[in-house]
Amino acid sequence: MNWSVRLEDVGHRYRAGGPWVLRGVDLELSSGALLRIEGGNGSGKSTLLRLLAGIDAPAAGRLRGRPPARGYVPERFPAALPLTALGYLTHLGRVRGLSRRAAVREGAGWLERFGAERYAGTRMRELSKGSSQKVAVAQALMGRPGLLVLDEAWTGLGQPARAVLDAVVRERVAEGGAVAFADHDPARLAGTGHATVRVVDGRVAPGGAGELDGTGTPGGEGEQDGAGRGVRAALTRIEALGAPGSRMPAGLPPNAPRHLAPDGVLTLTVPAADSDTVLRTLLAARPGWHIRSLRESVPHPAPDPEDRPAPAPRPGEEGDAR
Ligand SMILES: Nc1ncnc2c1ncn2[C@@H]1O[C@H](COP(=O)(O)OP(=O)(O)OP(=O)(O)O)[C@@H](O)[C@H]1O
Repeated sequence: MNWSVRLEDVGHRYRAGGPWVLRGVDLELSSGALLRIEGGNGSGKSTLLRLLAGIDAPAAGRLRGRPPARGYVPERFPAALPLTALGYLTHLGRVRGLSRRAAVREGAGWLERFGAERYAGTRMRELSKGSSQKVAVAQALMGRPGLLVLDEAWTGLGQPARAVLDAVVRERVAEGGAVAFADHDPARLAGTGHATVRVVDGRVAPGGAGELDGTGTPGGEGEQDGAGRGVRAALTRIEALGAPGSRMPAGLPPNAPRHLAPDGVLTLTVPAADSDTVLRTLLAARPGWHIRSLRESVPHPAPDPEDRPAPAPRPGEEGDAR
């Protein structure tokens, strides 16, 4: 089933009158897409992931089109639950609509894959940090949800389990699921062709493009090779200044709307996923271009009357593991 979750002009703050953590976020994530969310400490990555997962409802704007089944690994997993590891996974599987038998089978399967099968009967509060994190990941995978949201899910896992999670993420995307993740390791899932967005000052910008310094040099860390499949973070409108009489630079995306004024001001609108490539093209051109501004916008699709905002699930539902 193909779907797209769309954030339209979304803002979030944790209490009325409090500071906005996110403002004016336009983002689209479709089935089959892999999205990395970057940003400094406290920038709002977890907040954005919680909105995507449906743990919190946005305080402003619209969030539409989420698939009904969503798995979420929170940054901090409440390990002191009064259930065994397999009992907890079975419970989550039942919440996601599996029969008891199927839930036990799948839960045991995930524990085995992550190397924690011997702890199936261990109470959650008695698990080590690493084993507890394996259960945290497994609960999100129960029922193979269409949307998987991973907030630092690799943290606390040993190397073998990290590799398993990498493989599982690739499988979910290949199967048509979508995965959004944040992770401290900039090389996490490198080479998967994922898109990247960066949270800066409460805004969400295509990865790297939000980090132009005064010289117009992209300074983004992390992976820049993402093709952005299935992620329509925005269109990016680039304004660049060349020498008067400059020609249109070669190598720009063929269908991107563009205008070059006689005074050397070039305006260009490109898919956000292409913006890094276009910026590099402009900066590498001889004579070079000075990047004057970048602005993001999302072309909103026509509203679908069937597609109303989903209410936030009650605690205990849909991967809410708080
Ligand atoms: N439940 C909450 N109540 C009030 N403020 C919150 C809450 N959760 C987060 N915040 C605030 O929202 C801002 C963004 O927090 P968030 O956890 O989303 O950032 P982050 O980028 O994930 O940070 P980190 O990289 O440190 O995990 C911070 O200022 C944080 O203090």
